[in-house]
Amino acid sequence: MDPLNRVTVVAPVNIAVIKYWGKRDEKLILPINDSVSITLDTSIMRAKTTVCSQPDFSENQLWLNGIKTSFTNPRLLNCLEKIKHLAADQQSVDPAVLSWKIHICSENNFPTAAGLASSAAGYACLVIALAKHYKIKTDLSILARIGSGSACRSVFGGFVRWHAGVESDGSDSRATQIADSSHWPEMRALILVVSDNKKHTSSTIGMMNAVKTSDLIKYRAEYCVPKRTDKMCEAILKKDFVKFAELTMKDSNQLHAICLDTYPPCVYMTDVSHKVVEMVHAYNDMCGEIKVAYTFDAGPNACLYLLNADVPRVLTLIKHLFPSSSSDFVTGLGDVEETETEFLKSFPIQPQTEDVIKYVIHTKVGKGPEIETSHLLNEKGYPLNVSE
Ligand SMILES: Nc1ncnc2c1ncn2[C@@H]1O[C@H](COP(=O)(O)OP(=O)(O)OP(=O)(O)O)[C@@H](O)[C@H]1O
Ligand SMILES: C[C@@](O)(CCOP(=O)(O)OP(=O)(O)O)CC(=O)O
Repeated sequence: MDPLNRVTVVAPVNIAVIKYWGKRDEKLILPINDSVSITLDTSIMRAKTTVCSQPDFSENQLWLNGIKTSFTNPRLLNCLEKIKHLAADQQSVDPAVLSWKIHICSENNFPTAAGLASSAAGYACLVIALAKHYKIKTDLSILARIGSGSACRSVFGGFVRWHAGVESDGSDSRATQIADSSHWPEMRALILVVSDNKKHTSSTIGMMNAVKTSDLIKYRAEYCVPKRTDKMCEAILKKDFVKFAELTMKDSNQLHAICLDTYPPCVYMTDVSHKVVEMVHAYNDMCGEIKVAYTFDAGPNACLYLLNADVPRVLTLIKHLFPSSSSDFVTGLGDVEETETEFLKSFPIQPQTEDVIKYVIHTKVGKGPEIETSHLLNEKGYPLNVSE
């Protein structure tokens, strides 16, 4: 047993195939529609968080990606307060422990706030570590949701559904697993990073403006998503890739249509993003069947879902259309060369200028959060790697 009772957790990102966009309650983070996502492998993209509390700590402290960060973020404070209340109610730890200050150190091994779901991995990681530290028993997806909506889905591995719920206290707004990570082992994701800069309008602000000003968003939540979500769950359970891919692309397109219907419009996709869309449709047409799906969150980066067997060809196509000067253009599970490149000659899209796609993360479905024994805080409760 660790004398400091340090707890370290790693948690995954998830990329939605039916998107969450719009809240009915800003404080409790309650969505206007259900959403469905795939949890990605933590061996490739993950948040890692260590927490510990001690009687002699003078203040709550947070280090994020090696930098001391103010402990004033209302969502962070909300999560901590909620967890301590539960611990007091459940009498899960000595009451004195609840008065001790806490140290939290977290790092993401991929860009933060760049539309790559860092808040999902980050808050799932944080609440799981805190829940374990204070020994509480509760629905962790509900706690993670209070940090960032999409985080509630990162609490599970595999294929996950976030049920919007109807209760005003959020007690039924929680995630459940549709199928675990072993269900569809051929499923792969290629994340095409067009930009890893901080995005101009956060998801939180973008969706708040959409709820205020878009008429389309009401139609989407009421008529489109309920049908689509059921069909998506069915496609996943049946491993029907064609249906899965079609629903994924249509839902991403609808999200970005709503972003344009927002006043003033919220433009996340760029010319490069649209070129990726064109590439996917042209490739599917060439194959005579849907082989690849794209989906875009609140940023220009594409996430392509496809099956293992199609990865070599699709990577070859991406490298042909989006030439790169980088020697490690494809990261994660790495590059897979296709030997037959004849199809490139008749492909209807011309290669773009060099380096418009910065790099590609090749990854797969993952098992979900895990406890780790290598901590980010030392025996005194301070970060191992930090700059003030
Ligand atoms: N490891 C972490 N621990 C705690 N908080 C984190 C962590 N990573 C990210 N966050 C919080 O999430 C914020 C980023 O969320 P934001 O929604 O802007 O970006 P994103 O999650 O990368 O993009 P998106 O949700 O659109 O995919 C950070 O500013 C920080 O407050
Ligand atoms: C486009 C999305 O990625 C939006 C994610 O929004 P966030 O979960 O980041 O928003 P907050 O709840 O305000 O923190 C779609 C999705 O993941 O479903």
